[in-house]
Amino acid sequence: MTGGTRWTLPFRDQASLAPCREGHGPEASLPGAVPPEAVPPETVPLEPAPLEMEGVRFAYSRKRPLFQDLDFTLPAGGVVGLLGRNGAGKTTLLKLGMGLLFPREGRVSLFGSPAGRRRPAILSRLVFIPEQIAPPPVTLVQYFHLQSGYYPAFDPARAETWAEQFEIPLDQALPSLSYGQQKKALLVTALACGPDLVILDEPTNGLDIPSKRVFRQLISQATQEGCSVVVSTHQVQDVAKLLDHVIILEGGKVLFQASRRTLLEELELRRFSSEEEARQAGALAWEVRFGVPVAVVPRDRTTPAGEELDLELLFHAAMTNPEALAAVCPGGDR
Ligand SMILES: Nc1ncnc2c1ncn2[C@@H]1O[C@H](COP(=O)(O)OP(=O)(O)OP(=O)(O)O)[C@@H](O)[C@H]1O
Repeated sequence: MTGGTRWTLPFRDQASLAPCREGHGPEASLPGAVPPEAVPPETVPLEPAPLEMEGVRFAYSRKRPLFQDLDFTLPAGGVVGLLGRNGAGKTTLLKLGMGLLFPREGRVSLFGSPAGRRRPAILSRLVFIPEQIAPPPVTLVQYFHLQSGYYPAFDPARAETWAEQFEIPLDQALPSLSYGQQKKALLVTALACGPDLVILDEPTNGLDIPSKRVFRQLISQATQEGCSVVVSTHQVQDVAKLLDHVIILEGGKVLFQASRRTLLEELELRRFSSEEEARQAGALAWEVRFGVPVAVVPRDRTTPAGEELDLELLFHAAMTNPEALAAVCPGGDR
């Protein structure tokens, strides 16, 4: 190999995050339990995807449709990073998913139920924190109390512990807190609701460095408890270590998607002595860092995996070289 140092992707192990499903968890091996292989596959109840869209057409104005025929499935469990350029439609997609906007055509479902119906039983399973927030004029403790009315699983003790970890005052009116404190207040409240699905739009905007760490710990804990999380963000470095799946939206469609495992298996980041050398190694995207060309390349399986791949270069590869990227990550786990 002529290239220099190599990186592996910074993701966690997907398998450790998969929630146990009926018939496949530890209970399946208890005395008297039916062994999984004895259960005909058609009788195993399958939980519908947390969020699913099929053939969605949506436009804010007749002249410029945003989504023409969008198919989108949010994988259950773990953290999904939803990436896309400014105006690609990430926020719109999330609002469609929550039934806050309605498609002109197509189907949008939340846990198998039409999103537009906004059934209370479904809404009590999800929380959403938008990028622009406007908390009500109450203290955090009062806000906990308000939310517990909508979310039967709300856990006030956890909420208070997490508020302490984030150093948010419990007795100050939410609108008088700083923007970062407000975001953290909404986050701890959301996670204490015991949701099955957490939808976050630019969650780390306004968070200081220690808070970003606490944020990652809380999200990680939620996914270990079986929660599905979708994070729409441009701050990819803040969430890179959390992501189990990446979805890139472009031109009104899912341009690319892959699990961390696929990315780990198929791609790596390498330093080269020249851009020409990077090109010859099949670079899908590259940039010069501290004077050294760094490129995303198909993984060379004859050598040990090296350092981490950053999502900015992966995004760049998807934007500039989508066909070559799709050829390396076939099907993109779609
Ligand atoms: N209420 C609205 N009325 C008309 N057009 C809108 C409205 N909201 C969004 N748009 C347009 O829809 C497109 C997608 O917007 P959206 O906010 O979903 O993108 P985004 O991917 O979240 O962008 P960003 O990364 O900048 O937050 C943009 O062109 C935007 O101008």
